[in-house]
Amino acid sequence: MQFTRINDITIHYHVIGAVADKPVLVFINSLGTDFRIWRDVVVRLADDFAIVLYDKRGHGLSDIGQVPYSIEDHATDLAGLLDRLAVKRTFVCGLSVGGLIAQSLYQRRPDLVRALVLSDTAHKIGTAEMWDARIAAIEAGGIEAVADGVLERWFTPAFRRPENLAFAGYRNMLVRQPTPGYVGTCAAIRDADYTEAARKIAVPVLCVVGDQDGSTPPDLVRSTARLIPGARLEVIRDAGHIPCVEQPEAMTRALRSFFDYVMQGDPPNE
Ligand SMILES: O=C(O)CC1=CCC(=O)O1
Repeated sequence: MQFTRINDITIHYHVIGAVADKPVLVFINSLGTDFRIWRDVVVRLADDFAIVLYDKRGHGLSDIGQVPYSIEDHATDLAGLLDRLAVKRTFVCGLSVGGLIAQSLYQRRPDLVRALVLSDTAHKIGTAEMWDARIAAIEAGGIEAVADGVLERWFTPAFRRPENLAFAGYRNMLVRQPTPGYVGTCAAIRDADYTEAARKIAVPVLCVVGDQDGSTPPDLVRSTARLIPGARLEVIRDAGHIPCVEQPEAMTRALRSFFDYVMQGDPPNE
């Protein structure tokens, strides 16, 4: 297990492979999850990429710190982690709020970003009213109070079968996140709008979305892809909001084909 101190926060992270020897790929997880969600994709890519995983502040084994947060707080943590690891220019794959963090990282530190994968995310997610209602519900009843609704948007009915142990496990992951970290990140999402920033992205971008994503539905992700010059869009079949969990094979295929396309037109990482 690896821990480091960034911006007065202890960050839990994991590096697979040598960042000096292979193209580097960093994954940023979504609201209410930790970096274990990437496992089934990571095992498929680990021969070809050095992979950086981490728990954003307020999630997993990382510290909570001061709440509420901004997306920029999360992006500054990630920039600090990449600097600490001497990663210069990386493929960045962010899921949901992780995609907002990826967009913020690009805005603040474009030198760190070789290409972006924006999975089940948007230039803006939800409305202030929606996030304030979720925060109020959690303050009254904990994450448990919103968990069933969240899980319906995360996963397809096929995955939500009661006998599916993975479904039970991911429910545990959601309800066991620290409440202040979860609520603090809801506030960060509420306050984030990358509409103008999206129009200025000048690195290759792949937008990915599950065809049954109930949180950032395909039409929203499609409209984000249209804002970003040259962005590609890939719809993953039979997946909800977290295709890396529900359809890791298809997600890996989408990532590989995009990375191959980027690397063909791009000199190797220094
Ligand atoms: O929790 C949800 O509804 C889905 C989600 C929105 C932002 C994020 O990271 O997850």
